[in-house]
Amino acid sequence: MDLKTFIRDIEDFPRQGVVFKDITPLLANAKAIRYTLDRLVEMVGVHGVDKVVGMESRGFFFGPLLAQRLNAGFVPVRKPNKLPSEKISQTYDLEYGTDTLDMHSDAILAGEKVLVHDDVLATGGTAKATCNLVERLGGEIVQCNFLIELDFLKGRDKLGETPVKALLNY
Ligand SMILES: O=P(O)(O)OC[C@H]1O[C@H](OP(=O)(O)OP(=O)(O)O)[C@H](O)[C@@H]1O
Ligand SMILES: Nc1ncnc2[nH]cnc12
Repeated sequence: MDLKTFIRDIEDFPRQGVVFKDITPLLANAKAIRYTLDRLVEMVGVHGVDKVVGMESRGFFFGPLLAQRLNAGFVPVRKPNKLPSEKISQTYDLEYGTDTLDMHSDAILAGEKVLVHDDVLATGGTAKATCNLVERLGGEIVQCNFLIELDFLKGRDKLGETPVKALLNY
C-alpha cells in the first residue's frame, strides 16, 4: 500500500509558506490505519517497551494503538494547563517564540523503557522537549518514532544520539 496517497498537501496552512501534511485521509480509511499501525509496530523492533509517550494532539491518534500492540502503557504529553495532577514542564523554541509541554510527574518510573511517538517530525522542537521530560523522570528513550519526517527541516539533528525512525520521508 502506498501510504503517501493518503497524505494530502495543504499549501499555506497554518500560515503562508508552510505546506501542511494532512493525515486525515489516512485516518478516514480503515485499511490505511491498519497498514500504518502494522508498519509502525515493525519499525519499533525493540522488546520490552514500558510506555509509549505521544504528543498533543496528533500523537494521540496512533500512540495509544501502538501502545496496545506493544503491550505498553500510553502517556499523553499535553499543551499547558490541560493536565490535572502534579506535572513537570518543558519550554522549547519554535520558529517564532517559545512554547511549553507538560507531563504528569508520575507518568514515567525511573528506568522504564520509553518509545516517543508523534505524527510529524519537523524542526524537532516538540520531540526534543518530550525527550527532556521523559529523561527528567528517569525514563530511557529507546526510539523516537514518527509517521512522517520532513527531512529538509533536519529535526533528527536536534535529537542527538536518540534512535529516530519515520515511516515516510519528504
Ligand atoms: O518538529 P516540530 O517543529 O516541533 O513540529 C512537529 C509538531 O508539530 C505538529 O503539532 P502542532 O504543534 O501543530 O499541534 P497539533 O498536533 O495539535 O496540531 C506535529 O503534530 C508535531 O507535534
Ligand atoms: N508541515 C507540517 N505538516 C504537518 N504538521 C506539521 N508540524 C510541523 N510542520 C508540519
